[in-house]
Amino acid sequence: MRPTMDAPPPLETVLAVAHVVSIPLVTRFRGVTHREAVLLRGPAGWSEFSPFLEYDDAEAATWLAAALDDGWHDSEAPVLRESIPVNATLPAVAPDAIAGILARYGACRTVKIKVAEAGQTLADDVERVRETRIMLGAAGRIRLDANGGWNLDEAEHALRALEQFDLEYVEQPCASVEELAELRRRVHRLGIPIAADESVRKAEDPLAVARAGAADLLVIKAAPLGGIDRALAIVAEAGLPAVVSSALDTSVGLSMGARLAARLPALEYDCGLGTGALLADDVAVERVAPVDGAIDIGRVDIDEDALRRLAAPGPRAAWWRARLERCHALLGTDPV
Ligand SMILES: O=C(O)CCC(=O)c1ccccc1C(=O)O
Ligand SMILES: [Mg+2]
Repeated sequence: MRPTMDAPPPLETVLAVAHVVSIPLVTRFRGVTHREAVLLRGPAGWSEFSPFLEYDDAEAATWLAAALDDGWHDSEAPVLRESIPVNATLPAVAPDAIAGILARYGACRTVKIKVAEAGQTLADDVERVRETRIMLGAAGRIRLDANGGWNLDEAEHALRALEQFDLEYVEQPCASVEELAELRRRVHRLGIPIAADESVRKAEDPLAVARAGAADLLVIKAAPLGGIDRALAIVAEAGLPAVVSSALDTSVGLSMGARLAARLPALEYDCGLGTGALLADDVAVERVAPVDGAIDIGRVDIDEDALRRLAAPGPRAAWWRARLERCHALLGTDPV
C-alpha cells in the first residue's frame, strides 16, 4: 500500500521532535526482547513511528504517514465511545507461563492466543489453548492468531483439533487470500469465523480479502493502514466487522488504536489493544493498559524521565533517524 500524505511536515521539523526509545518486554514476542520506537512530539499530540525492523522503506513509509497524521491532526470522525474493551494477548508460551502473563492484563474476558509458532507442534497449541480455557472458564472468549503459519491442510486439521475449546475466531490461519477463502469453505460447518490481519495490513490492496469473501472480519491496525481516517475508510468500504489491534506499540501507539476504535461505527469484538501489559516499562505518565478489561481513549502525556531512561543506544537512534529520513522522502511522491 502507498502512503498518502498531501503535505507532510518537513523532515527537519519531524527530526527535531523525534525521540528514539527502546522498551524492554516482559516476554519474548515476535523474536524480540525490546520494542524500539520513534516518538514524535507533534502539534496535536505525541505520535509513534515503530514499523518492525525487517520491514522495507516502502512498507515503513505508511507507518510514518500514520504517525505524522496522528501527531499533526486530530481525526474529525465522531467519537462514539469513551472506553474500549480489550483482549489479553498470549504469546506462544509453555503452559506453565500462561497464568503469570494473563495476570498482567487484569480482568480481561477475552484472550487471544498465538498458535502455529515456528518450531512448535499442534500438540503445543492444544495444550496452550486447553490450559487457557481452564483458567478463563466457559464464559471467557478465546480467539487464536496463527500469523499465517499454517498451510491449508494444517489449518483445517488444527481447527478440527481446537474447535472443542469454543473459539470466537481464528486470525490469519493461512498466509494468502486464496487459502483463507478455501479454508473458510472447508471449515464452514465448524462455525469458526476467520479474521484477516496480514492480508489487510501487508497487502497492496487491503480490500482484496473482503472482495474475495475470504474473511468474516478484519483486524485493523492504524499504523500500517496509514492512520485513523484511512483505516476508517477501509473498514467502511470492506463492509465487514472490524477489531482494532496493536502492533505491540508503546502507550502512544496504543492511544492511536484506541482513538480509531472509538470512531468505528460498530465494535462487536474486544480489541487487541491490551499489549501495554507486555511492556516491562513505558514512556507514558499514565500507561495505556487495561483496567477492568478496557482502556481509555485519551492522548497520552510523556514522562520526560522515562524518555531519558528508555532512550535507545546511540547507534540504534541513528539507525531510526536514518530510516525516518528515507521513509519521509517516500511520502507524498506517489499519489494513489
Ligand atoms: O491483537 C492482539 O491481541 C495484539 C497484537 C498482536 O497480536 C500483534 C502484535 C504485533 C505484531 C503482530 C500482531 C498480530 O496481530 O499478528
Ligand atoms: Mg495477527
